Amino acid sequence: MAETVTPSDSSRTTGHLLASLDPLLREWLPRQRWFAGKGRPVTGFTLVAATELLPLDGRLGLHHLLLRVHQPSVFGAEPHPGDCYQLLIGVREALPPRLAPALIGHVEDGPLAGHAVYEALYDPRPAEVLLEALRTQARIGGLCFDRDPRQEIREGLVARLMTVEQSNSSVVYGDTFILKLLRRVVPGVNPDLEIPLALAREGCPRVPAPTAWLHAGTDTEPHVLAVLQPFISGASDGWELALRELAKGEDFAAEARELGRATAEVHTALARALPTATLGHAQLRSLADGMTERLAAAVQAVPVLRPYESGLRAAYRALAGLADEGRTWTAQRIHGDLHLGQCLRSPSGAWSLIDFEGEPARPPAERRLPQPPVRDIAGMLRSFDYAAHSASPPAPDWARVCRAAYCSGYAEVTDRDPRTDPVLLRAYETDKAVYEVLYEARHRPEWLPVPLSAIRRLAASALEARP
Ligand SMILES: Nc1ncnc2c1ncn2[C@@H]1O[C@H](COP(=O)(O)OP(=O)(O)O)[C@@H](O)[C@H]1O
Ligand SMILES: O=P(O)(O)O[C@H]1O[C@H](CO)[C@@H](O[C@H]2O[C@H](CO)[C@@H](O)[C@H](O)[C@H]2O)[C@H](O)[C@H]1O
Repeated sequence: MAETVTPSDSSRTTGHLLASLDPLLREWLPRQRWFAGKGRPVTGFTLVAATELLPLDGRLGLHHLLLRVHQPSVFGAEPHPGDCYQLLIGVREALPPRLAPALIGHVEDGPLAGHAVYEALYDPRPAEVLLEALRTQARIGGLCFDRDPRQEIREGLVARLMTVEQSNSSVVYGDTFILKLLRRVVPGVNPDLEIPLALAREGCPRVPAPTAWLHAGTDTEPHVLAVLQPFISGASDGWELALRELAKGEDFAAEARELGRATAEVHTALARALPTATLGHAQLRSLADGMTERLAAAVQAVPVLRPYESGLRAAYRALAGLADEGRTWTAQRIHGDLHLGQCLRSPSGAWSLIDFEGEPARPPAERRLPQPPVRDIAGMLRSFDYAAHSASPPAPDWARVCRAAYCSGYAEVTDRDPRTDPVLLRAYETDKAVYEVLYEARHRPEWLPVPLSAIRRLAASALEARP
C-alpha cells in the first residue's frame, strides 16, 4: 500500500496493519452498500491519512483511515485518481460472536498475526470513543472534533449502529444523537453540514441543527468526515409511512400536503440564508444540455433505456426552447436529492427533512450551485410515483392524489404552485428518473422496473406535448 501523505500516526503497529489490510479490503469493500465503485475491480489503495484512536492494549485497537481506492475508469470517462473513503478499523485478538457480521478478515503475519480486523462502528466502545472526542473537542493527529458549545452532549450515551440501507453509516447514541459518518469523502465545504448550519442560523425548525462535527485538516485538504445531530426518537420516514398506507389502501394526501408545506418552509429559509441567482438563457441551455448528456451516458450504461431516448430528449428540448424564448428562473440552494426517505415524521406529526448531501453520483461542486426549487419538487413527485409503482398491484391514482396534494401544500406557503412550471418540472422529473435507472442498475437491479415504468410515461408525455 503506497503512502502519498505521511500518516498522522506512524507507529509500527499501524504500518503492519496497513500492509495486512490491502488484500482483505479488496474483497470486503465492494460488498459494502456505501461503496460507490461497484462493478469495477479494486486495483489498489493509496493511504491519505491514518490516525490511531486507541492503541492496541491487548483487547481492542482502533484506527481511523482515509484511503484512496483505485479502480479502472468507467469506459470512455476521463482517468480518475480514485475515490477517498473513510474507514474505522477495529483490531481484536478474538472477535466476540456478536461482532461476527463486522469481520473484515484476519491478519496473516507480522506482530498482529491471527488478530481480527473489523468494521469498528458495529462495536459500541469504538463508536463511543468518537462521541467522547466530539464532546471534548479533541484534536487527534489530523482529526478535528468540533461542536456547537450551546448544545449539551451528555457523557456515557450508549452507541448502536443503524442497520438501514444508506449511502453512509450512522450511529445512534442513547436515542439522543445520531452521528452520520460520511463514507466517500471529498475536500471542501460539505452541504450536509453547510445547509443544516445555515438553516439553524435562520431558526428553521424543519431540519435538525448540527450539534458537532468531525473534519480532517492538518495534513490533508479540509474534509468533513461526520456530523452529529439530535436524534428524532420514534420517528418514521415518509417512505415507510407511504408504503404502510398503500398496503392498507389508505390515501396519503393529508401527509403529502404537510410535506409540501415543510419543503416550502425549508426552501424559503434557504433562499434567505444562502445566495440566490437568476438563470438566464445560457444557464438554462446548459441545464438542458447537462440533462441530455446524462441521458446519453445512462443509455450507454443501461441499454434498456434506448427505445425511450428520443422521447426523453423531447422533454429537454422543450426546456431549451423556453430558454430561447427568453424565459428566466430564480435559483437558490435546495436539498438536491429529496425523496420520501429523507422526510422524518416525529411522533407528534411534525415533518423534518434530512440528508443534504445531494445526489451521491453528482460532482461535489455542482451539488452546491443554486438551482430552481422545482428540482426538489420533482424528486418528491418521483417518490410518490416510486411508492405507488413498487406496490402490488401498482396504484397510479394514489400517486396522482399525493402529487397534487404535495404541490398544493407547497403553494399554500410560498404562493408559487410548482405545477405552473410544467416544462421545467417535467425536465427535472425526467432527469431524476434517468438518474434512478442508473442508481437501481448499480445498487438494486431488482428495482429497475420502478423507474423504467416512469421513463415510459415521461417519454410518451414529452412527445405528446411537442408543439
Ligand atoms: N435526526 C435524525 N433522527 C432520527 N433518525 C435519523 C436522523 N437523521 C437520519 N436518521 C435516520 O438515518 C437514516 C440515514 O440517514 P441519511 O442522512 O439519509 O444517511 P445517508 O446519506 O447515508 O442515506 C435515515 O433514513 C433515517 O432513518
Ligand atoms: O441513500 P440516499 O438517500 O443518498 O439516496 C439514494 O438512495 C435512494 C434509495 O435508498 C434513492 O431513492 C430512490 O428510491 C427511493 C425508495 O427506496 C424512492 O423514494 C426515491 O424516490 C428514489 O429516487 C435515491 O435516488 C438515491 O440517491
